[in-house]
Amino acid sequence: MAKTYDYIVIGAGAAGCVLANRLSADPGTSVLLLEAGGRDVSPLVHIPAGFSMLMGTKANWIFDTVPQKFMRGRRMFLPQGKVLGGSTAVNAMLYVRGNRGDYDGWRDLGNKGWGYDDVLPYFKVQERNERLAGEYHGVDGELNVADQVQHNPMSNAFVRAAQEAGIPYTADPNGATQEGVFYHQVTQRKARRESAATAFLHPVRKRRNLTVRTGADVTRILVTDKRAHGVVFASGGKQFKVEATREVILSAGAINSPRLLLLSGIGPADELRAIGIEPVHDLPGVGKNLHDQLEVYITAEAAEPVTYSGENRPHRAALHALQYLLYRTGPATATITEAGAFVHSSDDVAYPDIQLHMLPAYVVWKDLARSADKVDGHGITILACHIRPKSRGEVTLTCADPAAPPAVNPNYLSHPDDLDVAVKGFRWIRKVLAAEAFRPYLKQERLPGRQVETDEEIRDFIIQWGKTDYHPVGSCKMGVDELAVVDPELRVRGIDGLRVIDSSIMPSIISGNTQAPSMMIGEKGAALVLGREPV
Ligand SMILES: Cc1cc2nc3c(=O)[nH]c(=O)nc-3n(C[C@H](O)[C@H](O)[C@H](O)COP(=O)(O)OP(=O)(O)OC[C@H]3O[C@@H](n4cnc5c(N)ncnc54)[C@H](O)[C@@H]3O)c2cc1C
Repeated sequence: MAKTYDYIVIGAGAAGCVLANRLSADPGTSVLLLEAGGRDVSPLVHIPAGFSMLMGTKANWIFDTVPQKFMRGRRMFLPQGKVLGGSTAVNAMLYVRGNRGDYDGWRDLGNKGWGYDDVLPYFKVQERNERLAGEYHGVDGELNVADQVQHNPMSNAFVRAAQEAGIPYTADPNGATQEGVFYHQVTQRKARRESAATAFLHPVRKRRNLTVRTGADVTRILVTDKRAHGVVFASGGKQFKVEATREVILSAGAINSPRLLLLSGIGPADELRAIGIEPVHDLPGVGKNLHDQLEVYITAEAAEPVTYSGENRPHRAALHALQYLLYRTGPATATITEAGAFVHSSDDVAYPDIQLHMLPAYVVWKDLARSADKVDGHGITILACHIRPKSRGEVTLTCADPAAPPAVNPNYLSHPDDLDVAVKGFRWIRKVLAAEAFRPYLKQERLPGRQVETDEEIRDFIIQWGKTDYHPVGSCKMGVDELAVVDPELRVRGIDGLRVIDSSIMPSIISGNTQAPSMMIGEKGAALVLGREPV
């Protein structure tokens, strides 16, 4: 006999951990949380600087994109967390919410209840901000949001240089004024990573009505007469079947949520038949509308040996580890991205569409490499990310085998406007690098070098070197149109007892990083499941 629960949540990531917590708050409700990855026991998860060493490990789904048609056929590594906490256990910890306009845009597409004023309370209720309070910030939630323990001198120089370049300073890009240069707040608690698991899951693991299974790879959602009633998962070489009396909730992220719907026969019927899957429900939008933010970067050689370059060499790393263990200070507390900025590509855009990330370290990214390459010597890397791309791609299956990797196609730069904005982003980096504040610290631009100057040369460089910002979203979009996968209450259209609640439901990406919005989606999604009044 299959075990039965009220709710089955698939995926213990940003949204799934919040859901498991909220749905099991009532001791009379049973919840099963299934996570394909393992427990979050590695110190690399919890020591902030460890995240860069997790990329190619078993804590990650190792996804590579298909050849990118508009980027000379390049294939790129697109990591996603596979461990308790999901991508929030392997990410850079930046706490960013986006712009009011993003959510109002969702609402204006017909998604009632998703405007900025509707979602702000859900961000706040989760948040325990160590510095900010008031209209935009919560102080009593489970998710600790902190200032970073230290700022590298290069990050300070960047903040000054950006102001000299005409970018105003903003103390809180998640508050009234997103535009400007700022120091990031991060999801950390006492200099340790605060993931969705440490904030929302571990504190309630002892609840008797909450069962958490790791190493449980869900391969199919069971649907009978258009109602989802259970799932099949593989664990330790065996197959298990579990039933849900109320709902199955899919929170497997922007690649795996559509993948699992497709494997379960929910998706474009013709495409499913073509690979030998009998359609259960024809839903043409599943996997479509995948999009991601592409970024371009410039590296420059430092005049002073003050950056984090080379600090991971064994003898230096040992020193930093000791400092961290004794005092919880030093480079081991760093997320590598300490400062950033939101700017406009032109006066015609209503709110910032470019995000700058300042890395006080010399790095380059090779397409299929499982980590960034450290370059010898000291230097910095500044990235410009186009945060509201118009390019759209898709996640599809190549065959009916659940073990086969999906075909992931973000289709970067397929919309011509995206390359134009990327060029403007590149020019913003150059402008900041040229500012007086950087003069004592920098020798010369290294990549691409000053010979790349015209728009055409910059375009060429972007096509050759552009990289993901690790924010795939949108592949099970919420909406009221034909290609919507879920309705504004996150119910899969046409199937009872099944919702998708994670980053894949974003109809369009928010202007910034995506973990805080994904946790907010988990929070609001839980309220919708429980039929609660808006916060
Ligand atoms: C390297 C990296 C750096 C990033 N940096 C930042 C940052 O600094 N700031 C920021 O805001 N955002 C960042 N992000 C993005 C952010 O972490 C994600 O957008 C967010 O976590 C998405 O939440 P989610 O709930 O949709 O999915 P996830 O958090 O990815 O969770 C999905 C979970 O589902 C599980 N799962 C998938 N398939 C199955 C299955 N079949 N069976 C069982 N379980 C399954 C996965 O293993 C995973 O645990 C980063 C992401 C990455 C990868």
